[in-house]
Amino acid sequence: MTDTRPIAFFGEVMLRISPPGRELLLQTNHFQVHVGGAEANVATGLASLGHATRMITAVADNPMGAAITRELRGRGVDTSAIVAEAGRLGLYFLQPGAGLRASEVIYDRAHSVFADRAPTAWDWHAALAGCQRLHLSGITPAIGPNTAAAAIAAAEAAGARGIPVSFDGNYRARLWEAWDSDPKSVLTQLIGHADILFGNHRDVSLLLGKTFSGDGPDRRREAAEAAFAAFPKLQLIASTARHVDDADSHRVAARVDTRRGGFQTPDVRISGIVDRLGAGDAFAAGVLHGLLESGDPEAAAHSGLALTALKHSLPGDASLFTRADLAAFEGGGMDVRR
Ligand SMILES: Nc1ncnc2c1ncn2[C@@H]1O[C@H](COP(=O)(O)OP(=O)(O)O)[C@@H](O)[C@H]1O
Ligand SMILES: O=C(O)C(=O)C[C@H](O)[C@H](O)COP(=O)(O)O
Repeated sequence: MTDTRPIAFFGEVMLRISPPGRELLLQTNHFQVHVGGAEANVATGLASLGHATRMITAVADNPMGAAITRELRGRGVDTSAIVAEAGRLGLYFLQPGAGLRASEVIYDRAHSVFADRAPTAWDWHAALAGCQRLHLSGITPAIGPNTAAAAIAAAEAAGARGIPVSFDGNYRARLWEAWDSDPKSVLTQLIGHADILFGNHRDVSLLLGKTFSGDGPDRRREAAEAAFAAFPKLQLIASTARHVDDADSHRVAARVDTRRGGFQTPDVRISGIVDRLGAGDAFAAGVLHGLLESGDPEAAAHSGLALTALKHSLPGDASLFTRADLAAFEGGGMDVRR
């Protein structure tokens, strides 16, 4: 039977501001606003598939913060562990790519309510009560020293309660480079608590200070084995393998490694990409969904691939797809459903 207890997510939720279509940020005189943030995206993806989720975050005590909480509640996420405090809300600007022009993200999140909150102010006991899992990402500890300490405290609080932790690498160079950070040390502490890691050979290289020279699936397997050896709690590593033809067309495969072996799906070609931000988060939601439903790593790779592929068709950061959408994708066929 599926576990109905909530999965908790700790991370910053922001407003994402982007130009319509393929305009440049400073060319447009219209902006589109979406609610974004890696952990909230995974929470939304899972809530849309009917799983119980709880967001732990801090937003500004103003109408923008209230709008974020309302939006997450509307998506079916439990917002009882969201605190609203005086200060500013984090923003980020996205200039979507087109053709051979890559997408660009500009963060405007320094000194947000979330970034500046004292690490000791979070109430992990209340926030984690009754949860089956805590999901974290490498973005939260990259924001600054307060959130790095808070992420470690969250993982420790989960560990002390026997709550498993999943961790998405989500390396964000621009955040780590903005302060006197030590990503290797912080990420090593966090991943030490995790049973599931969303990440690839690049994440493992950063953690272990070692490069993996092979190619394709072999390199991913070698990195996974090195990570399993270094992190005794780790049981499953999931990653996407993406070949970027241009901003509008990618080929994506899903891979899952366990201590027993690896499984990689064939590539799917995704053309006419509408919005690729949040595709990694949709993958994480799809994998967690597959694991919750069947516990089978291969099934999890397939549902991860399906959800990430579908996400590329949807504007905004989060996957809003239902079980019916997943079933229709897996059933193939592009005729109008009527
Ligand atoms: N410089 C880096 N150092 C360590 N890991 C990285 C680096 N760049 C990317 N990664 C990792 O590679 C993985 C895949 O990233 P990416 O190709 O952006 O896929 P997605 O957008 O689907 O998450 C992520 O887990 C990320 O943490
Ligand atoms: O960068 C951040 O801090 C964010 O949280 C913004 C976005 O929501 C995620 O970056 C999306 O992540 P991907 O699924 O890897 O595309």
